[in-house]
Amino acid sequence: VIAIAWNCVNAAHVNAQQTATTTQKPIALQHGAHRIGRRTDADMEKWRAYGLGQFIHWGLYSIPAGEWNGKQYSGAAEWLKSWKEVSATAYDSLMYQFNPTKFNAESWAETAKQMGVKYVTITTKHHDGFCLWPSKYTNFTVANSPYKKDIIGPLVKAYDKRGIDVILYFSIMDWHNPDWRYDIKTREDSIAFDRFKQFTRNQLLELLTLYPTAKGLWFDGTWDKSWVKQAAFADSLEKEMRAMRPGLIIGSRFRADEYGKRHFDSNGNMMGDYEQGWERKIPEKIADVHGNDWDCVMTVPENQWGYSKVWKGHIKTTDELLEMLAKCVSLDGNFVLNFGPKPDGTLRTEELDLAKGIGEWMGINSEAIYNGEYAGLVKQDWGYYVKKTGTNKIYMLVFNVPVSGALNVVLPSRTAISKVYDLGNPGQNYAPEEIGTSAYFIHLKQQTFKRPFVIVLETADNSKNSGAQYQKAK
Ligand SMILES: C[C@@H]1O/C(=N\OC(=O)Nc2ccccc2)[C@@H](O)[C@H](O)[C@@H]1O
Repeated sequence: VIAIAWNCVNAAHVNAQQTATTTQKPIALQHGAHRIGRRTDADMEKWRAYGLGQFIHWGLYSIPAGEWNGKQYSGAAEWLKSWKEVSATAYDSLMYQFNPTKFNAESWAETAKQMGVKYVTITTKHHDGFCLWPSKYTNFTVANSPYKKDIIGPLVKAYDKRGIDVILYFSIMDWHNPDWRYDIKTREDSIAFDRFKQFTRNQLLELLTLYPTAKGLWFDGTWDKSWVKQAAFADSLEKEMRAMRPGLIIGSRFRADEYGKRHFDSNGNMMGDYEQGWERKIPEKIADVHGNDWDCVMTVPENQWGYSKVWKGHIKTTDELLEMLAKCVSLDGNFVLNFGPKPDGTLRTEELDLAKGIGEWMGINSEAIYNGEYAGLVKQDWGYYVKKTGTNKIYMLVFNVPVSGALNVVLPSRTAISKVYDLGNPGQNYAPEEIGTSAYFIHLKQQTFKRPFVIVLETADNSKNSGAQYQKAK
């Protein structure tokens, strides 16, 4: 009964999205969304269960790290080449300085393993066009740097070995390729961009061929008119990639429909397999995610993805990042934390410290994150509910303890609690005080907690017996 109730809640979300479009007559689309609602195959179910991921932004931009001729660039370090003070040729010659002698794929993957991530998204080529793999379609790759060797292959191997799935980040926009255009205005633009489209297709098929275990592609740099006008080409390329790699996971940012609509097509249906709009922001409520899969990608400082010498503004703490993780999982999403490795191939200390802090918490509480989903319960003052997929277990991820020390719990009607315990201290059982129909107070045994903690509610359907499980309110 509970499972059915929950599925009805979820289905309602998908239908809500469709009803939003069924009020007006749907537009016939050749290149819109090819599926309505979530993918139900095993590959996507595994992706849905990840909970926690790692993003890695690494490339030539990591060398100047946001500084050029002694001046600090105010934008994101990986956008340095777009700064008017930086000449393209001077930037591109950074290739001859790329020599990460301390790069060790095993050590990055081990850090990620200890942190508890289940997937990693790695930049193969960012907007600057420099390829971290020896692509045969351009000279602007690691092969022509002092380092010479492939970076992507060893990373895929090291992460796969630890059971961490790899997603390849790929920027369509490529500032190095002379055939890139921001818009197609002239016949010359069109001829050049046709060459660019073939180059892009060649590189993507090359990546899928060289790294067959990659589970998906995280596309970026797809907002300019030139690419937005390529609905038919991008649609056929997506079909070709999916045919080449059944189960491949591609987000909503890859292609636009024939009316230029991105992320959601002209009928309001999501493009691709999960929503990629949550970049450095998190949805507030379940209605915001429209029943779709999604991931939130997050920087440690305000907005730096590549390594930056200067981290301006607020630097997020372990507890802040844990709360973002909890919020994402409680709303059916994954939380992906970014790392910007240094030019020598080592990870920066602040990021290693965060990986350690998050890993320590995950070591105790990952049961509440992996295979976690929306519990059908709204956010509470004390924190977030997460339901374990396919079970009757609900987790309370507690970030704010009330002065009363009593956590208020209201469950769907006719849901009783059969067992309550502290995930970090299973011997610590609680006897909730029933204060109403399916409403309880859980009286905590202590007032101060150094880290967020998790209480497990094993729920049961008590529509059969009317007797209360615990003492009535006095
Ligand atoms: C992950 C980030 O992705 C980017 N850009 O993201 C977006 O464009 N995000 C976006 C744009 C419009 C709506 C929502 C998100 C890149 O430019 C940046 O360097 C980094 O790689």
